[in-house]
Amino acid sequence: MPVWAAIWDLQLPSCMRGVWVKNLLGQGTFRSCPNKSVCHWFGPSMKSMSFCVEPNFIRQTVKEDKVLICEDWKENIFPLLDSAPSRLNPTFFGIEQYFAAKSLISSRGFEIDDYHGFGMVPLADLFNHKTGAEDVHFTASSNYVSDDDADDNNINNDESIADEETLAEKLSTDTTDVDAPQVENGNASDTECLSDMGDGDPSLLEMIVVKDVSSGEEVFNTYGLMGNAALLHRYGFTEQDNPYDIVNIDLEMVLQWCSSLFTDRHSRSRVSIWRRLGYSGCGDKNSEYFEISFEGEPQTELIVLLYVMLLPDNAYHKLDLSLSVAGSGHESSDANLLDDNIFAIKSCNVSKKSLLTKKVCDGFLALVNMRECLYGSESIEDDIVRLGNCSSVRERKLYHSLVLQICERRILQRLRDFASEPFETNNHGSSRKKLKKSTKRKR
Ligand SMILES: C[S@@+](CC[C@H](N)C(=O)[O-])C[C@H]1O[C@@H](n2cnc3c(N)ncnc32)[C@H](O)[C@@H]1O
Repeated sequence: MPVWAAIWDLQLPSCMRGVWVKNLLGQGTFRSCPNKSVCHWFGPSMKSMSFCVEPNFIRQTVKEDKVLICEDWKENIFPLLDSAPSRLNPTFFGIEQYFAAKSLISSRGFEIDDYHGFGMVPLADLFNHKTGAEDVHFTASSNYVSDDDADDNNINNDESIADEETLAEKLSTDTTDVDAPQVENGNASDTECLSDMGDGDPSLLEMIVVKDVSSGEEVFNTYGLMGNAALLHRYGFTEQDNPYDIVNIDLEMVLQWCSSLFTDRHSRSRVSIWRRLGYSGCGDKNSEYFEISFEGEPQTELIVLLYVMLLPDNAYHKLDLSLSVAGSGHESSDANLLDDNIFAIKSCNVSKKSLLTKKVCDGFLALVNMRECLYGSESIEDDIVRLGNCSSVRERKLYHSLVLQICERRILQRLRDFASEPFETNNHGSSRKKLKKSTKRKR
């Protein structure tokens, strides 16, 4: 193990240390899982791959991270400094140095698979990121198919591959046909089939040039498909026009909005029935939130929540009764008691737009205003002017926080447009019939 690896190993939290050593087995070769690992990144069409590099992007606030990193430092590094005689120079092993090291590792490390966990991948961290337009792709070179990969029909599609068809061509089912990276003078032109080197060997990592790259041009890889907040949090940069960007609206904010219209008791009972219907937000119970997509579409769970919060009392009581009857194990005597729209949404029979009554749309507009307030008194136009005057090199932090903010505000604007579109008429009485007629009217 190289010395630098040993040093990092010392500094890594206990959960990462074993993985680190395992990942550096062999002569710089990155080992893929010898037994049944399921690749969560590549889809069934890519199931010959047992190895993948997948940056991990979980929603964690910087604040929470700092607390965790502090705990790691206290647990793993501080005792080494404190124990006499210590050969470690405290100047290099303080909390600030630990933060810096941890940032470097986490912005350059990958979550490989369940078996390997996190690790550093030599050379693979060389490339900068571009969403949905990578030039190089990393994968295993083997035609090895784990039992799990072969059997599992539930693994995700590989959304990270920019040009799936090109890649599929390069990676036809028999990997002996794999075109290896062919880069000469910067152009993917000449043939040098590297796959001969490790054909069938699940331990080799292949870098595949999926697009021709001209000499002198920057070569990009895709770290994953994530929004700007996740990119900024994990890697320290953002992208303008990132189609995977999202905005979060906290459940707490939705409750605040509801409490401004109704009693707290009303809010609590409506959230409770929404949960009994099987809905929840993202995140955990302590910080539940909803996502608004790049196109400005709120996630279904939020639409249903607003709809339930705004149900008239009689419809709410019917729904409550139906759920209680269903919960007691008795057949509901009257299936129509369940609110037809929610029922239809759950069984994917109708578009979620059918829940967008005028009241629900107004609710979204109010939420957009509340969310917008978080950006302070300056308008998005002010932000755009500031961005224009800001250097992405000299004022990196300001630049990326402005891009994040502007992109989020644009999404909120699209949510505003979404909520201002024509909506379904619905008076909760004979909603299914109304849905069939699909009565629409302009606001
Ligand atoms: C895996 S490294 C990529 C190689 C990198 N240039 C380096 O310094 O090692 C990831 C880091 O590169 C930078 N980076 C990658 N893609 C970028 C992009 N599209 N725009 C700005 N910075 C980027 C970020 O600082 C990120 O944390």
